[in-house]
Amino acid sequence: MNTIGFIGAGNMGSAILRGIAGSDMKPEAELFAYNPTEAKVDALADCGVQKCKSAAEVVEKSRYVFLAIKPQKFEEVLPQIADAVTEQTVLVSIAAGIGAEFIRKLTKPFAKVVLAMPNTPLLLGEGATALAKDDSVSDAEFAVVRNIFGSCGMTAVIAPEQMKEVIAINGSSPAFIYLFAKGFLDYAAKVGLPEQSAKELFVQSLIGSAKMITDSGYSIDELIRQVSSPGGTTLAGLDQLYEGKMLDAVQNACDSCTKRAYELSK
Ligand SMILES: NC(=O)C1=CN([C@@H]2O[C@H](COP(=O)(O)OP(=O)(O)OC[C@H]3O[C@@H](n4cnc5c(N)ncnc54)[C@H](OP(=O)(O)O)[C@@H]3O)[C@@H](O)[C@H]2O)C=CC1
Ligand SMILES: O=C(O)[C@@H]1CCC=N1
Repeated sequence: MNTIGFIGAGNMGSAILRGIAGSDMKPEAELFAYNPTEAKVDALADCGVQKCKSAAEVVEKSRYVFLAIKPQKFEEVLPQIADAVTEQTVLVSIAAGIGAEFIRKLTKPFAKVVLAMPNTPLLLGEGATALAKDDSVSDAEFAVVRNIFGSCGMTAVIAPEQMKEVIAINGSSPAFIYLFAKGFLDYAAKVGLPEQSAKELFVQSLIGSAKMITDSGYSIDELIRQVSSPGGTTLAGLDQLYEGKMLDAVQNACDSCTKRAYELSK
């Protein structure tokens, strides 16, 4: 039985907890959580989450401890758990910008740390999590953490020094994609298409396009060409997107995301 604790049960902490609870991993896991607003942990009772009275209690009861608090909270919370951290504890940080050395500085010099960057679709078992292995953790411990995230989506292992850059790609990108979707649905409403049908058609187009990228074997440029009939509607629309510098806007969004991660980094 793995003991898995959460310090913070906000958007991401509760998404991971719900993801674990809905996965094959649940029978093998005992789940704990502490959150100042207790109602957030109470809301997870149906997932079998046991409520703790403090962050330190989570660490005392759990081998794998997820730090699911805002980066700005680390300086306040880590000293509260330092005494409870042992050679067995594996601290899993999902916070943007926070590094392993900073976590050790505020807990124990020997603390085992895994850095992870998940995303909210984990809630539905469709997450994408980037993970970096620190020398402090064994292969077996890292495999357990990877399994936890893998139970609710795909995982990819990357270098620790790329954990800030990856945030734009999978951590924040769902918000960028939702905004893109909003643009299409706003247009459907403007021209009077039935809301539900438009939503279903667009969302299936998103899913189908994603599958074409992963499974068709064609490059993205080729896939764009296949949709773009000469003199047709797609090229007319693409002209507007190029004129509106959509690709520059995406690059700028990703650059700003990374820049903010460096600002938050310790
Ligand atoms: N949201 C996302 O899509 C993603 C977020 N992340 C990372 O996840 C982390 C959490 O983000 P997110 O879940 O969105 O933020 P939320 O604000 O939703 O959650 C943070 C939680 O931390 C709790 N908290 C505050 N102080 C303490 C404390 N002293 N001890 C324990 N818990 C505390 C808050 O409780 P209360 O409300 O009671 O103050 C809140 O529920 C961040 O570091 C972020 O970078 C990573 C990937 C994706
Ligand atoms: O916005 C944030 O800072 C967090 C990290 C990635 C997604 N949400």
